Amino acid sequence: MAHQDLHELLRSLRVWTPGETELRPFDPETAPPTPLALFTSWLAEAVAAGQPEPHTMSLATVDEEGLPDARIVMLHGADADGWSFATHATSRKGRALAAHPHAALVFYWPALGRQVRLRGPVTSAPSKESQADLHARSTGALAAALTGRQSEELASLEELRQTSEAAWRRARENPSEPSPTWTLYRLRPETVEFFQGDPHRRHVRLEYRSTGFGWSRALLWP
Ligand SMILES: Cc1cc2nc3c(=O)[nH]c(=O)nc-3n(C[C@H](O)[C@H](O)[C@H](O)COP(=O)(O)O)c2cc1C
Repeated sequence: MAHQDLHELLRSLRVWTPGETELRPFDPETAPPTPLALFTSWLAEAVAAGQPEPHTMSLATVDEEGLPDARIVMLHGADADGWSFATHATSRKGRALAAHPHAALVFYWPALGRQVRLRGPVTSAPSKESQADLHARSTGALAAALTGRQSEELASLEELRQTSEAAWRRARENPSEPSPTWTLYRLRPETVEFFQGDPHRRHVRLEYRSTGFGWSRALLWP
């Protein structure tokens, strides 16, 4: 596609159009006292609204050299201990988290015009818990973890196919085979921002800030 076509295409695309886009209003006065409670109801509403894959999120990290990176991962859980996701400790993100155990998570649910952003320190769960979390998931998830070598340079797709096929066989034959580098991480948020889009661009942004004992809340200009 020519450069000009791309710019024209981009200008023709819309996010929210007044009079056309219907987004439900969000009254921050009615928000619950904890971000976990609001997140739980927003996720349920995203599922009910038919948002595809609402449990996927961007994970942003800072690497050994202080440079940022981001990618999509799946949310494995959220509770008082934090929002959890899993990956290989030896992957790029795993190495970044070892160097800088802080991260940001971003959810975007376009069906509702909603975004949720979290920032905070990240800890890794003990190996036993990480393996139990993996073994509670699908055969495909275990096969992917057993394939391993995530983020290493791959010589050919044929090598991937052979390794993956062998990993699928092992996952089917031994559903509790460990994947030693597979690690469950928890981000314990210090701030959680809820963004409700508005067709007139009067987006509502509510930020929860951890006080150490509970949460304070503030509105932010959009
Ligand atoms: C929808 C979706 C879900 C994904 N979920 C995960 C996940 O839960 N864990 C994971 O390690 N990679 C997941 N990935 C792959 C990552 O985005 C990324 O390509 C991979 O983890 C390597 O990232 P890294 O090189 O920054 O470590 C997912 C990708 C997509 C598109």
